[in-house]
Amino acid sequence: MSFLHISGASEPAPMGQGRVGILLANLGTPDDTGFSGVRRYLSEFLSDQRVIEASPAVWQPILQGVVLTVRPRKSGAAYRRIWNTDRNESPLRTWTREQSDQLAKRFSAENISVVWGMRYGKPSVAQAVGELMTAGCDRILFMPLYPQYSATTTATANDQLFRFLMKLRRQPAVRTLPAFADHPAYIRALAETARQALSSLSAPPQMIVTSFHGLPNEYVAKGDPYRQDCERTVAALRTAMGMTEQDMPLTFQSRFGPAKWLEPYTAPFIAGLPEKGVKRIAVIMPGFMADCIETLDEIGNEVRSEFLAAGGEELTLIPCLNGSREAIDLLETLARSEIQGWAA
Ligand SMILES: C=CC1=C(C)c2cc3[nH]c(cc4nc(cc5[nH]c(cc1n2)c(C)c5CCC(=O)O)C(CCC(=O)O)=C4C)c(C)c3C=C
Ligand SMILES: [Fe+2]
Ligand SMILES: [Fe+2]
Repeated sequence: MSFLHISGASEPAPMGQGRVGILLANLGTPDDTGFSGVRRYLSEFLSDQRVIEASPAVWQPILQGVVLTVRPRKSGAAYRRIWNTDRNESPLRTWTREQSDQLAKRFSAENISVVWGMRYGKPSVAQAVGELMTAGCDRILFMPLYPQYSATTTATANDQLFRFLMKLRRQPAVRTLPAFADHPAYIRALAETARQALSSLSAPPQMIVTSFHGLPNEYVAKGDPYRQDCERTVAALRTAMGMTEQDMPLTFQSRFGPAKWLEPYTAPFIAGLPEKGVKRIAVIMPGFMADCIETLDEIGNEVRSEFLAAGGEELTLIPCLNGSREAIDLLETLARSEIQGWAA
């Protein structure tokens, strides 16, 4: 007997006993920094029609012919600058695994398994669900690690889960974690992380710039609630930290391609601050649950050098929640709330 239509699947531990499993899902990242590793990752990512909505007949020739011949070299160099050389892996992978391992400790006494998977690349969502089922979990909480909802992130992660479930004869019950843009536990974790990062400075920064991953305006116009979610996060964080719109502005980074994306764009916004007399700033990137190429390289290297070249004096990069106690407290709070009725 097999619980899968697909061949080669291992036999599961007994299901049907109500065992709960938790799957942390993040974006994905290349396996190495070489041209072909980065190309493989970008090809899978940028072929997702949730991410690039243009017709594949138009987009695929551009992607395969232009983007994937140029971009892997540039992105590979950026990944090399931020690579976790101790483990020979991308920071996004290190932190996602760490979050999963730490969360697993919080649930071990309750016989609840915690695993992690990636929307693109390895370990895949399918592998992670398979792991939980093999351990006998028939109730799965799927947690896309995106505080703000976007079809390009949350929905495509959920799609990937359900695509796998479509192949199963015997499916587990599943719940998916909603976005948590202004959940008090999330805002508390952000505020505490910011306070810790700023506590060692000789003087407080003049401004804390918030920077979220951008999104094409067109997607928002079609109904993606991402911008509103980012605004809710920033409003709640300002309140928690006693700050205003002026000293905690909202910006969007990581624009890709020629279309108009959400504004203001982080890089020119920050490069324009020194001429207004703002020379010591901190940057917080609340949309990223883990440090990655976008936070460590785009902001930590590229935007920092533009700011310094424009006359800026100090840019403090506030780390993402990563493997901090605050991060794990947040994940535990969210998970416990979602598994109510499944586990005590
Ligand atoms: C049209 C292109 C892209 C959309 C839309 C998009 C949305 C989006 N992405 C994240 C989170 C992350 N993106 C990351 C990297 C990354 N993003 C794009 C493009 C789009 N993202 C590219 C091409 C890349 C690869 C890096 C590069 O070549 O510049 C990452 C980091 C991955 C890592 O390995 O470190 C994250 C995280 C969100 C939250 C989002 C929509 C809101
Ligand atoms: Fe992205
Ligand atoms: Fe980027």
